[in-house]
Amino acid sequence: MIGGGYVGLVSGACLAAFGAEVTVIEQDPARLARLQSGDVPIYEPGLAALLERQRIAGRLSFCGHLAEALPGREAVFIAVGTPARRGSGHADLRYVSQVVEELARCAENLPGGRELLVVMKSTVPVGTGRDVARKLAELRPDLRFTVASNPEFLREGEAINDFMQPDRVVIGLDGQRPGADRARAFLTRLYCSETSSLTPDRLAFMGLESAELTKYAANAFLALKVTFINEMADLCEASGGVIEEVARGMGLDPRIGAAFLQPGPGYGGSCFPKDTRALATTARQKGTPMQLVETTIATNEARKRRLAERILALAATLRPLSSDPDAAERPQNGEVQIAVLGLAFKAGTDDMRDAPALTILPLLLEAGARLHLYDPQAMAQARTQLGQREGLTFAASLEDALAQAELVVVLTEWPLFRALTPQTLARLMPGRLVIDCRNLWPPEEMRAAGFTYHRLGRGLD
Ligand SMILES: NC(=O)c1ccc[n+]([C@@H]2O[C@H](COP(=O)([O-])OP(=O)(O)OC[C@H]3O[C@@H](n4cnc5c(N)ncnc54)[C@H](O)[C@@H]3O)[C@@H](O)[C@H]2O)c1
Ligand SMILES: O=c1ccn([C@@H]2O[C@H](COP(=O)(O)OP(=O)(O)O[C@H]3O[C@H](CO)[C@@H](O)[C@H](O)[C@H]3O)[C@@H](O)[C@H]2O)c(=O)[nH]1
Repeated sequence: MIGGGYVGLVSGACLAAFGAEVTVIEQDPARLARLQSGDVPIYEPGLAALLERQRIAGRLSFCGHLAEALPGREAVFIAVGTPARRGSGHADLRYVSQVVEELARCAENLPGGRELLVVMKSTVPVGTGRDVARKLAELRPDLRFTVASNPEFLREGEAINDFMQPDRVVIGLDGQRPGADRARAFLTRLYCSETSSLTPDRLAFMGLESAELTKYAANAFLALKVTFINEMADLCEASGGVIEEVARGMGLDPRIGAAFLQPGPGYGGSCFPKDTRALATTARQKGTPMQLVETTIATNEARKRRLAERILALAATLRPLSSDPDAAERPQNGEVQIAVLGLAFKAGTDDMRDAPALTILPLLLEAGARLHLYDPQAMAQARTQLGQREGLTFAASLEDALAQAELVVVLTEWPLFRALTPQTLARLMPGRLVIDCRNLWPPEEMRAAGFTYHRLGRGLD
């Protein structure tokens, strides 16, 4: 398993639990050292225990060099990052290319005329599997290998369950290539082992290109669904509807489904933003632009900026912010103190990649607000991404974040926040103004506790 990140670690540990002997190759020395010492460099519920169990069982190890781990292995999974290229929507395939070159340097032919199976788990643009096969054949004409596409659909925060009990495992193969049948049999054995609860009917075999496109199609469709419900939430606010009621009414139709109908501050994370951009870029390149996907991307970006404006407008009802040209003429009592609950792009993860907080918070700071940030898992990543800035405090605890708060902004739906009762919230903060971008608390209870409570998709009643 090449890459010891969110996908590589979870896939490696789960395939080991399915009975495979797995070595995770990680090139970052600091990350590798942590993994080898039994430490887990990312937050993912249940992962530390699973990695430990598989290590003790002798099925999982960590290594820095492919050449050391490869001899005797039947398959290589590529789970390296494919971020967006700087300044463009294209997927950056530099890590994938690097892996192909490493493979060409150190792969050996398997005994018995069998092909080495090269499985792409990373999310890569359509055509990449075929390019990888072409490149490897060019560099190593003697090597017998088959390339498969096996995109991963796990969600952060639910990753182990998603991997072990997936709705489907998509596997793309080039049926024309020698070894395609053997690859199909190998992957079926791997996923549907005695210790796995998966059965072969969960495996969706298809062509290489279809598998690569399926991954982007699924993410773009889900991003579109979230964006749709966010726009419906805005319309509810403007017209007297309640978004939870509308979402329930829609979701009861099995053709629509109830999942992914929670309004929020805009989708974020390591996948939806970059994958929608990559899909839109591919579609344009191929001469079949996807207007829906492009509009989804633009709508989601605009949402984060509009939310920042909304928060600032609320803050300005307390006191003018220093960026307000009239501020100098009005009595001042210091800058508005805002507690921000949640920084990660969603609950259950420490991942800050493309989190809405990264767009919203700098806009609040620019306007002169004082921010007290708290997230149960993402503080370290948030510090790295946001840096030290005037007006920004990384609070040591939820209580510290709330201690001076005149206004609370909820950005992430952590259970810790949901578990706060409105009475406790009222005790912990001096202010009585809340804007909740995850709709955590019952409006009646918030009102009863004395709050002016703004949430998404429901007018202030
Ligand atoms: N994060 C998710 O929830 C998720 C879910 C499904 C699919 N994906 C896709 O899976 C891929 C990996 O995502 P991730 O979130 O795990 O990325 P990540 O950045 O967390 O991890 C990638 C790891 O690969 C390592 N690496 C890079 N090149 C290497 C090399 N040549 N040899 C050894 N190690 C190398 C990096 O040091 C890093 O630790 C991406 O294509 C992503 O789009 C991610
Ligand atoms: O009803 C919803 C559902 C999600 N979101 C937001 O949408 C984003 C993505 O959420 P989620 O899909 O749960 O997170 P990821 O871990 O990024 O998982 C997505 O991206 C992965 C990487 O490609 C895929 O493997 C998964 O199938 C896909 O769900 C987050 O910002 C969520 O807050 C909402 O606002 N409302």
